[in-house]
Amino acid sequence: MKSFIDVAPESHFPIQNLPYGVFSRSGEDARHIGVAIGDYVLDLSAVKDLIDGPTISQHRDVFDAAVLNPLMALPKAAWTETRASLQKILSSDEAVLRDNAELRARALVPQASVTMHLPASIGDYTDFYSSREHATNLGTMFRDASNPLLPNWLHIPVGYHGRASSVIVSGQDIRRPRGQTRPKDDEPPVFGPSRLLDFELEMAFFVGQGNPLGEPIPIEKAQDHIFGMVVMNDWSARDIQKWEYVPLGPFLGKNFGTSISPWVVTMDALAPFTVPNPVQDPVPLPYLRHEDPYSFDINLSVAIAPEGKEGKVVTNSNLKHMYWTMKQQLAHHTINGCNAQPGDLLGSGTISGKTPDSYGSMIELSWRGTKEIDLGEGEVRKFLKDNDTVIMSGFCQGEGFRVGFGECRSKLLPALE
Ligand SMILES: O=C(O)/C=C/C(=O)CC(=O)CC(=O)O
Ligand SMILES: [Ca+2]
Ligand SMILES: [Mg+2]
Repeated sequence: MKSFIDVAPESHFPIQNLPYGVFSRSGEDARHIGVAIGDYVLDLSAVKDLIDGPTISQHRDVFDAAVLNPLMALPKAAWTETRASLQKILSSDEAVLRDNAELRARALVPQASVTMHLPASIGDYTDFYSSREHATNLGTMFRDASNPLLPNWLHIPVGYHGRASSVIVSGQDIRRPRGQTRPKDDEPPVFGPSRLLDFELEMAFFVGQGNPLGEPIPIEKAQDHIFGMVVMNDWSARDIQKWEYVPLGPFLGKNFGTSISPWVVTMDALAPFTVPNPVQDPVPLPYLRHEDPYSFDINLSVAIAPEGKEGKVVTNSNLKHMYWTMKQQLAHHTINGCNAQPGDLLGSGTISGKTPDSYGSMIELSWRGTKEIDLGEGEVRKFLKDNDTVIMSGFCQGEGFRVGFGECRSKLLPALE
């Protein structure tokens, strides 16, 4: 499969990918849905008449929306038909766009000239805790090194409800939060800027079609409700978190901001990179069981760039390390009748591998501040400094091409005075 548009082998956006995003043209407010192809965005409102299939042809108005929610709300068949149509339109042996200069000028926009926006209106955001290595590392540091996993962890995809209003798109800055902490266990709490500001390397999926309140999504149907994935940074103020989290879980230590990459990579694009699921022992309860593989080989990295300097990679991880699958997360989330809705964002939890160079947060990389993380040029960190930029990225390696996510990048601004 090849496009008439030149795509470099290391590009994240070949014709095998075609992730969805929401963009506006330079100097314009209007938001459009597009797919990334090489260095361009294809504006779907400009080519919607060419998108064909028995389901999608009844719903082409979804391509005029300013968010992906209407497309997400359609049955999975509509997503697959859209992808097949777009691959055809962009292919090197299809003339309809290739040989129409007027349409190309209207529909293909250089990515360098657009502003990206949040891809969906996110009604709800939930964050799981599905990496065994991450849960083990935090349990070891904070609770009981001899028994780090809590008793529920191997039975339930543990999670918490996050805050949708503060999810931001890559490129937007984030401000260091202020809050209440208790630096010394035998002294009263104090108020001020968080001093232990961390990233969490995560991925997240967008829910497609939802479920009515009271009717769970069975695990056999879960994949029909998973639209696609992004890379996510669940910014975490460890000192605020530590003081506030007992017994109800994360609150102000997490809800000041969560960054996501702008391009939503579809599950159809990720399908060739499926790998076997981790062995789960004990075997989970029947509502969480599935045999088909739904784990993905996605290379992930995080770089930190101090102000005015190049980014230095501080960790390399992979989504395939996760213990609980996205199907299990969605089946669990809805098993009590909770209704998921199109555009809901469900985070994986921090993605840590087994080795210290694959840990997904600074609290693990610096082992609670006992080790320095080397950024080169004399720069070291235990936690983030003001004006550091955190750059996350991910891609699947195919034969001669990459299916990638682009970047999730945000700069940490100083706290308010
Ligand atoms: O184990 C803890 O006390 C805290 C865990 C987290 O902060 C992680 C959380 O947000 C879920 C995750 O990213 O895995
Ligand atoms: Ca998290
Ligand atoms: Mg967060």
